[in-house]
Amino acid sequence: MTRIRWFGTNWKMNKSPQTAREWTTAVGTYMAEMPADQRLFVMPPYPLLPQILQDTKGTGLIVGAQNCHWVTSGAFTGEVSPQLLKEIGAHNVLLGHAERRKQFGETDEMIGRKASAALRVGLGVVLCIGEDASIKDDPATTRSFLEKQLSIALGDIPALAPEQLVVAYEPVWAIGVGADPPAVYEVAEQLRVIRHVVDQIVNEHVPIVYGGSVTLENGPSLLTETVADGLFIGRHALDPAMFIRIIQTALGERSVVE
Ligand SMILES: O=C[C@H](O)COP(=O)(O)O
Repeated sequence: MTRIRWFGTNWKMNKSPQTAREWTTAVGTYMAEMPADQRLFVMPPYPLLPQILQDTKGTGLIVGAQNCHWVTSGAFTGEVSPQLLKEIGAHNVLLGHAERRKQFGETDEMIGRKASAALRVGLGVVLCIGEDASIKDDPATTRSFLEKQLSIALGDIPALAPEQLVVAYEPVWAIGVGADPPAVYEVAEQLRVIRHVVDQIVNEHVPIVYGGSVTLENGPSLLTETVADGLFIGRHALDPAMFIRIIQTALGERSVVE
């Protein structure tokens, strides 16, 4: 069976309609020649979703939101329902990102409700999990922490369609400017643990991607020396040329030095 490779990016609170269009144009050109065993996804800020869905129609780019509520409609000022995302044509939604957990107080239980609601309306879900620096050097604690995040988030999900769920392992200590760049040996074991736990919870094959300070330099080893099915890239994928270079280099189609 062909192994599908996943490459995604979360734009966070970045980009304008203009720079978003430059990005989708460049990535669309790459995707026109892209092998069928690759999946690319992008999570722009909400207001850019309609434009990007329109501009990338037919390219195969998976376009998703960065968050959603678990309720279909109602008095939830500032929130967006999974139903509305589905109706405007979004393909998936990012849930449980470390920044949502830390800055906006999202709990495992909330993320579980969101995952259940999003999957039930037919959206794909990219579920983020990851430990913070305080436990990273304690393998047993990290293992049970990741198991708990997964079991709560996936505790009430419906039967999955193929490729409907992706798990993103994003250790909190490795995310963003100033973070410790991850060493492969530090994340390889956790990725194995996550693979094992996810396989116990979910019948369908669920791709697992690694995210957190992925660069041109560490992308190849993070992809090929771990059980990761792909890479989830933040700031280094805001430049579309770099996003494509990271993908091609990780797949061995280009070298780091050119
Ligand atoms: O959602 C993406 C991750 O938070 C990774 O961000 P980063 O590559 O800038 O560390």
